[in-house]
Amino acid sequence: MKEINLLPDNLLRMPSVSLVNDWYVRSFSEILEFEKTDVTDKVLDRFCQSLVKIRNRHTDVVQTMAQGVLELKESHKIDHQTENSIQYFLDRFYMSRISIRMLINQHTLLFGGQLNDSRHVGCIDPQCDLVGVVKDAYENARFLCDQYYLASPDLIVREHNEREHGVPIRIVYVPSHLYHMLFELFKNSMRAVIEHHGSNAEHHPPVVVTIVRGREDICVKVSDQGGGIPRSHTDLLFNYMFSTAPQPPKSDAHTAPLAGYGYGLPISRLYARYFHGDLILLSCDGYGTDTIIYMKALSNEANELLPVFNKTSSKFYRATIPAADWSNASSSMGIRHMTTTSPRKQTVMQNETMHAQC
Ligand SMILES: Nc1ncnc2c1ncn2[C@@H]1O[C@H](COP(=O)(O)OP(=O)(O)OP(=O)(O)O)[C@@H](O)[C@H]1O
Repeated sequence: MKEINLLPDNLLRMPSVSLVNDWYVRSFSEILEFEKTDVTDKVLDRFCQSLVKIRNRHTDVVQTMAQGVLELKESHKIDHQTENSIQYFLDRFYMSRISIRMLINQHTLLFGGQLNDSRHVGCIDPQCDLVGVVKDAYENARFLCDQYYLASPDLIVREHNEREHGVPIRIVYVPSHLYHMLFELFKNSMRAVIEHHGSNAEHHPPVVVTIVRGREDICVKVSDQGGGIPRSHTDLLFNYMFSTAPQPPKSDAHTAPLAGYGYGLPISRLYARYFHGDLILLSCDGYGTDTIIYMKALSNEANELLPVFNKTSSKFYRATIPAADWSNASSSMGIRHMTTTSPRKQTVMQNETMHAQC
């Protein structure tokens, strides 16, 4: 909440941003109420109910914040400094949201009497079946893809367990986080494949997923032959608001517009980084794209990564961007965000993007 106040003034004044701010103020004061009360069973019950209420209140934070940034872009010219601050802030803000929601979910699952699967510890699965999550995410993305394009690429899954050959790979993980990342990647790959080959094509090359367990890392690589991404775009892929999908319609009533914000990759990367993993993308323009999700193979290395609010972080919002000290600025500097190059609609395909699984 302190960091929200460091955002550029004109962004803070946007209606959607102040709405998000109000939600945090309200939720924080509701939680503080419990500091003054004695801990009894009744109070603990009420605490659980409050958490559920707060979780529901904050369901649309990502879309609403995105809407706020859109409002700013439409009403003001945004310089590099502001854009950098927004990118920096959103990474930290959404990461802390992932963490808070994880805590709320753990608490309500463990103490709210909703748990029905004994293997899970709250939302953590100590034996997470990676192939199962891959197939689940693929099926749901394929459903959306079929609805849109009346076609979808097949899936091939390969598994390589370097530690125990032939044994299915299982890890301690939050399946909903992995599902979120894979669902985003499948939607991107499917859209690329169908757009590149045409929905009427006789054959669409399959999306190939390779799951590998090494000594340190577990990698899930999603490979497509969707025509790839030009190198001039690659610097922008993890920028919030960078999308080649049509801009979502503007909503007056602060209801969340469906999707197409360009949040799929940056938020998925946060999910990966949250447990000290990562998400990277490699592309061959004209051919296809490989996206790799890295996860820590050893659960004791996979503790949560959180933004810290301190002097360094506050300084970032006031830092000036140094002047270029190389001859030509990168060609990507000239590319605008929210470019619309595709006439095909993908709103439904992206429909579930913003609803963070946890
Ligand atoms: N596998 C891929 N092949 C080709 N282009 C891709 C691929 N993955 C991502 N992209 C490009 O990167 C852009 C940003 O992707 P991202 O998932 O962040 O947002 P989006 O899919 O456009 O919107 P949403 O917020 O709904 O996910 C896409 O619009 C697309 O141009």
